[in-house]
Amino acid sequence: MTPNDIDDFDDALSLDPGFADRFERDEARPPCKLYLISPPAIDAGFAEALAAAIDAAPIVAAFQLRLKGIDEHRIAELARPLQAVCASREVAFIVNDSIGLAKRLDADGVHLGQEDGDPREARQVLGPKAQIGVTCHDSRHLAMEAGEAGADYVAFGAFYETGTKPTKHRPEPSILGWWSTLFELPSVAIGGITPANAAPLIAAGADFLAVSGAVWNHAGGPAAAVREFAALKGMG
Ligand SMILES: Cc1ncc(COP(=O)(O)OP(=O)(O)O)c(N)n1
Ligand SMILES: Cc1nc(C(=O)O)sc1CCOP(=O)(O)O
Ligand SMILES: [Mg+2]
Repeated sequence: MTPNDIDDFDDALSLDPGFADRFERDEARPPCKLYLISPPAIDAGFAEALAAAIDAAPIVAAFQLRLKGIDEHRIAELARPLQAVCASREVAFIVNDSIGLAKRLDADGVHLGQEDGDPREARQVLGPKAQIGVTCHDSRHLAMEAGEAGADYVAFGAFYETGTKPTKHRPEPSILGWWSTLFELPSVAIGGITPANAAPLIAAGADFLAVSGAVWNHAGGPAAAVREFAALKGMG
């Protein structure tokens, strides 16, 4: 089976859940990396957990500070030590939702939902080196729009049930294969991803797995979770 057969991917997967383990990810594409999303609430001690997660295996490419309903001044205070942890490990530090906060913190980038602002404005404010990500739910159209608007990655989700936030959209893994066969721009898969259910997303062509709960709530701690992700075929 080749990526050209990607439209059959979801059918094959539903008939045979072991199919993803045998499917060959497009070898021309770099291995899939982990994109850590912060827990919804953190305290000052979180820097240690973040460092442990990143140090567990060389697969963490990015960290997103996602703190909902918290005053931006407090987020800025919490961000500083986390930014230092990321910078010393060459992990991109991405701010969720706010172009202004990303600018204020001199973050490596910003993640924008469909209601969070325009990627073109983010580019103007943050400059050419900023990593700008856009939520595209289950929509090929939104992803192409984001690409045209200058996004650095497109995020599809939620692939699975998640307790981290209410979600309305449920893409099939094949959207990742469709995207990767047509476009160079990286894709991010998000939503309820765990080491146990990630295989189809990696096989289909996700460039990054964005994960929160499965890392921070892992019974063995965040480092154990990252090691489990690192052991999956196609991660690296
Ligand atoms: C990598 C990544 N993908 C999607 C989202 C979701 O963004 P959004 O739709 O704006 O929802 P909130 O996260 O703001 O609740 C994300 N944050 N990161
Ligand atoms: C922040 C977020 N956005 C989603 C989307 O579908 O756009 S799903 C999601 C939650 C990600 O956390 P977890 O790994 O715990 O499910
Ligand atoms: Mg948002």
